[in-house]
Amino acid sequence: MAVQDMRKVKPLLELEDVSVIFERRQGLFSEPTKIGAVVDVNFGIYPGEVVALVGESGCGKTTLGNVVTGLQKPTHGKLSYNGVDLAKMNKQQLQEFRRGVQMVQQDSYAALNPMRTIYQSLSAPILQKKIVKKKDVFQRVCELLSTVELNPPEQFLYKYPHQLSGGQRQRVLMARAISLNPKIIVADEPVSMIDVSLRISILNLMASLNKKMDIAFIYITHDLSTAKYIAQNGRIAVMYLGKLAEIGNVRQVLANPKHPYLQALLSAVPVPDPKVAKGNRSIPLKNFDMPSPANPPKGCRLHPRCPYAEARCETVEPQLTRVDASEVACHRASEIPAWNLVPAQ
Ligand SMILES: Nc1ncnc2c1ncn2[C@@H]1O[C@H](COP(=O)(O)OP(=O)(O)OP(=O)(O)O)[C@@H](O)[C@H]1O
Repeated sequence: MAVQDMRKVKPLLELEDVSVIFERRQGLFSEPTKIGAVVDVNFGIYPGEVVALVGESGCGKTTLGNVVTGLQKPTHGKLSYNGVDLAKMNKQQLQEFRRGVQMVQQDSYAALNPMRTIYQSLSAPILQKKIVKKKDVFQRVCELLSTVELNPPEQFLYKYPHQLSGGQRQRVLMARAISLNPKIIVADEPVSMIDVSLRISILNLMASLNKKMDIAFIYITHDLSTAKYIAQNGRIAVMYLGKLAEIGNVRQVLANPKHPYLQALLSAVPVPDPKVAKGNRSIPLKNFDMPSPANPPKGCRLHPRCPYAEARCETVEPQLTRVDASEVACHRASEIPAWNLVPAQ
């Protein structure tokens, strides 16, 4: 769905001022350290769209994904599905939410019960949620395996997870996620543990499920190239230290990144063509280490690393504001030079 069309549609799922603060104790009697894994995030997911959620390790992507699936309760803020606040849902609405929002994990081996065959793993949720009549479950499981391109299904039904390759197990996880006819799938680094040669086929499978079944995807990754590939017509949301730094249409944002952090991430991506690489301006962050979310910098969280930081960045926290095609949390977003200054020859 194009970004301009989305403004006319209500989000399927919405996060309003959502924060997740973990408490970690060093010793039994020590004061707990508060870790702001997700801080004041506002974000909506529209029917059938693809959003790539990107950022460095530890920036809060998985925690945000867990909030969306209901696995992690926000410490503050509100999560609504179909316009209803999750905290106020009745039993039936809660069941609808649990069916409607599914997750595909990074580690397919850990996500599947090693003692169960693929048929047992896929039939259990269908039986439990009474998706089809008992006599049709076998047929449904075969259809699911075909949909995720595990053909012929009979070859996979009675295998155990360890008898499948990483890519095949990831397809089984996709089959399990779609078995309940979800509206949203959160895929957390689904290709990072499988062979590079197989990654593209799993990304293509997700793209085809998005198109054919109109399932919205939140694709969590630290890899900008796969984010660009999967969210071709969708949005990208860039996280930094628990907060959204920039969000917008993936093509427009990556062609004209506004936030210095995204510019730095992009300039760190190796470019095989020297002509193209020459055209990209390098944005050196002042240091490589992300500060601890237990003690985030005041003002703009990037300011100690940002080459454009000025006095107000040290004290005033920037809010997401529209600048051209993106929403950007940077005081200087409209002033700093474009990332791709020199046109490639
Ligand atoms: N259960 C928890 N208890 C305490 N701290 C946690 C917990 N889960 C996550 N954190 C902390 O919250 C921050 C965000 O973690 P999260 O896993 O969401 O980041 P991420 O961007 O998904 O990282 P990665 O890509 O490495 O998985 C990290 O500092 C992490 O150590």
